[in-house]
Amino acid sequence: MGVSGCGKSTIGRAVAERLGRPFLEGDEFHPERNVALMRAGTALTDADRWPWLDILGDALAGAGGWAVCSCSALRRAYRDHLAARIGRPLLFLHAHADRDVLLARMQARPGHFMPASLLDSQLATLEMPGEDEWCLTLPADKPVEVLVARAIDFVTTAGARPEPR
Ligand SMILES: Nc1ncnc2c1ncn2[C@@H]1O[C@H](COP(=O)(O)OP(=O)(O)O)[C@@H](O)[C@H]1O
Ligand SMILES: O=C(O)[C@H](O)[C@@H](O)[C@H](O)[C@H](O)COP(=O)(O)O
Repeated sequence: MGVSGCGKSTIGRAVAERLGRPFLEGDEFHPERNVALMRAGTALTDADRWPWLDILGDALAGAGGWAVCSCSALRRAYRDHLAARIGRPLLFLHAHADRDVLLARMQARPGHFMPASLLDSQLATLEMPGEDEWCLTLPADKPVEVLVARAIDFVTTAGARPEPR
């Protein structure tokens, strides 16, 4: 999870590959209308995101066993909605970095539908995972290899979800 450009697709794909699990790219499940809105520089609303989260949740539920997914999941309600739809607890990896790092990455990513002008709305919508969420926050400005290693360590040693504090 995380805002656009944080590296969730890069990290998620590598984690899935190393652990031999399916990888679902959340962007690919957006209804066409959502992609058109973002391409035009319009931030998505809750109403735009619920159907997407339902489609993505159903795909994850049908993935067979557990799977890795890249999904912005910016608000707590989105994360809870996704878990409820899937009917299983979700373990989150949150890639996060300063705005200037994220902006540079978005600007250096030619051909992607998401314009850098939407970064501020992404950051304004982001609700940091709470202590009661099952989540590892990754410093997204570190090298990909470092982040993937930390993520794999967390995923493979996580065991059962701890009781909320
Ligand atoms: N840790 C990192 N260090 C340097 N560049 C990165 C890192 N993670 C991702 N990138 C690059 O930043 C851009 C955005 O990454 P991406 O995985 O597409 O992010 P997201 O899926 O969150 O939008 C890509 O060009 C990717 O290669
Ligand atoms: O909830 C949202 O507003 C979107 O899911 C958004 O966060 C996502 O970032 C875009 O789909 C762009 O795709 P990238 O995350 O790959 O930039």
